[in-house]
Amino acid sequence: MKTSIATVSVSGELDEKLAAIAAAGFDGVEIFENDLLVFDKSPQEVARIVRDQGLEITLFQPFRDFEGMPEPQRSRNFDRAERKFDIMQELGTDLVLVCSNVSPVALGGLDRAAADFHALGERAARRGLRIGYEALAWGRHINDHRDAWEIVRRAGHANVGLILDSFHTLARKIEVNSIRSIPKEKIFIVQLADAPLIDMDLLYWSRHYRNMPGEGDLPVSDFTRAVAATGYDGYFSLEIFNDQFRGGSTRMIAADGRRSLVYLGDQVRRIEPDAALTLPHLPDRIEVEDFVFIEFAADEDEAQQMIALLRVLGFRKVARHASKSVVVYQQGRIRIVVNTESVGFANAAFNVHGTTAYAVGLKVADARAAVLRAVGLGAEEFTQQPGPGETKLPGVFGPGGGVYYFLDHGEDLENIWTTEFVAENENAPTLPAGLASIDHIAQTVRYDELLSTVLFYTSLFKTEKTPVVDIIDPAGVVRSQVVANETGSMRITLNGAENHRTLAGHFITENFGPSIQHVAFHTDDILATAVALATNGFRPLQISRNYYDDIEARFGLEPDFAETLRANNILYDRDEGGDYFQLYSPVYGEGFFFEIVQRRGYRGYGAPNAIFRIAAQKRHMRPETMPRS
Ligand SMILES: O=C(O)c1ccc(O)c(O)c1
Ligand SMILES: [Mg+2]
Repeated sequence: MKTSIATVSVSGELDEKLAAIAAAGFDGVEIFENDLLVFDKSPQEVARIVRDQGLEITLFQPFRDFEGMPEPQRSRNFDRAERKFDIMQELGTDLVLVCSNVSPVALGGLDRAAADFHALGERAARRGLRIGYEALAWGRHINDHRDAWEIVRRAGHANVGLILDSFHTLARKIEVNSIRSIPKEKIFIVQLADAPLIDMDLLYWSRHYRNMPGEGDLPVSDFTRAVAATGYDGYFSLEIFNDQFRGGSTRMIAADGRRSLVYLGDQVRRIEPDAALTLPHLPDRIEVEDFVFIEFAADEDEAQQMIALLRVLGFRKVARHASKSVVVYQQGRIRIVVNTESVGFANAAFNVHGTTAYAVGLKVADARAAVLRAVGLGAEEFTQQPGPGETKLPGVFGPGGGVYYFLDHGEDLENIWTTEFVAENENAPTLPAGLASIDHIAQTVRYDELLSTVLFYTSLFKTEKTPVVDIIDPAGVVRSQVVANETGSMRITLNGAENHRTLAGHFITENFGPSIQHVAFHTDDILATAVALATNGFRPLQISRNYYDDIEARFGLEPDFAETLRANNILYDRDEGGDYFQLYSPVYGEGFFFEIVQRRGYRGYGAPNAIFRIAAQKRHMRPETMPRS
């Protein structure tokens, strides 16, 4: 699969764009005319930079408002085209994208347009160039790839072909199987873009909201399947107009683009076996069976505070590492590892972020396959050398620089708790509280990295993303999206913070980067848990009385029941599936907290309660570090 990306898709000057595109592993690049015009080097010099980066120019674009014009515009268009052909020859590319005419003076008619393209094809052929015709979704007469193909067919010229763009086809919900009957040699290039489903003007939607395949809601893989079924083996080229990307990190966006194409090609190849998509072998998306552990990095002092808290929550120390200062606390299936090593990556993570949940262990069927897939998608392998007698845990860096370890059922990884650790049978001073498993982990990221983070998880793990939900913080909006699997054994909630005055934004700022901000444990009996925790001296986050008056009315709760919830500071929500109960710890440090939930068929995460929870957390936080709204 040959991959390309349009220069318009990433931020920066043309040379920075090209460097990032090459570094991300693309084979080709579409040169957008404006990127060339604002750059103060000649087309020949640009051609040299492109070559030096090991890239190929896949096309030059766009050439607008060409076909079906009355005179004198028609003749002028041919002159204009000759000027563009000069630039193309200087750039060393043979393909120009002509997008369908939007001019109010354009005349319709398939034959008229076909005749114009035939004449343009003749001129292009003299110079060894090719013309690709693309239907814009808002074209004046031509806004459907089926009509554009009919014009190309009638033009009947070897140097005139079709350009397909997933956005234009999918935004208009055009039947993608109409692509299957187009001869592959007449498809000159295929552009790909996704977009979130938003009901708005097509042009505005296209120019501002496109995103990488897999980041939005359009069926880009169905489109790509239909293209692949023709036997097409040319470039797949990203063309992403996105306001966030224009201002984002050039390298991150380029790397995401490449990841999105590898992921897409891999998916399509699995369901369309005749597809001519040559890609290196990638194991399928990884099924996560369970969270095996969450590891905190801390220093000795802060570890003592963390351990005191774990005890109050009903955890018991079950093991310590045979040779390192690493201890394991457990309750139900939940393992919390506390690492106070003064060397290595955990220590580095502590030095940067303070006490932080820097690593997560995931149970998978094949740990090596998980690493292979992650690396194939452009993730960085975690390669800390194990000490003598230690097992090397396969792992990769996740978004924000934390580590995901993979543990499978192989002997060394399955038995790690007994081979590498020494069992401790602590006589815990506190009661177990019925915490059974990890319901979800919540990672806070910068809003402009939310799409990237979602793509990381959905491309690597067999998970689906939910639509974005707005969480209202008294100081701003936090956009929240969930990545989860069918069974619920892996759920990650992602909160994208736009400003640093929200609880999420403050956490990112003070922790010097995105990381896990809370961990939610599941209990089968929230009231029994609340009672045990109270006995242990746990003081839950205090929720306002007004909240309980509201939910009593909103859900028609029995007054006694609402009073029980209030007395225990338990939040309540309900959906079609059932009930949800939430109990929160206060906030530790700069915003980390634990949550305890009980779900009875409920599928969500209590988003309607977030505003009450956040307000309560802000009351708890030290006023000198946490600006109130
Ligand atoms: O928004 C546009 O005008 C535009 C231009 C060229 C393209 O290839 C495209 O898909 C859209
Ligand atoms: Mg396009």
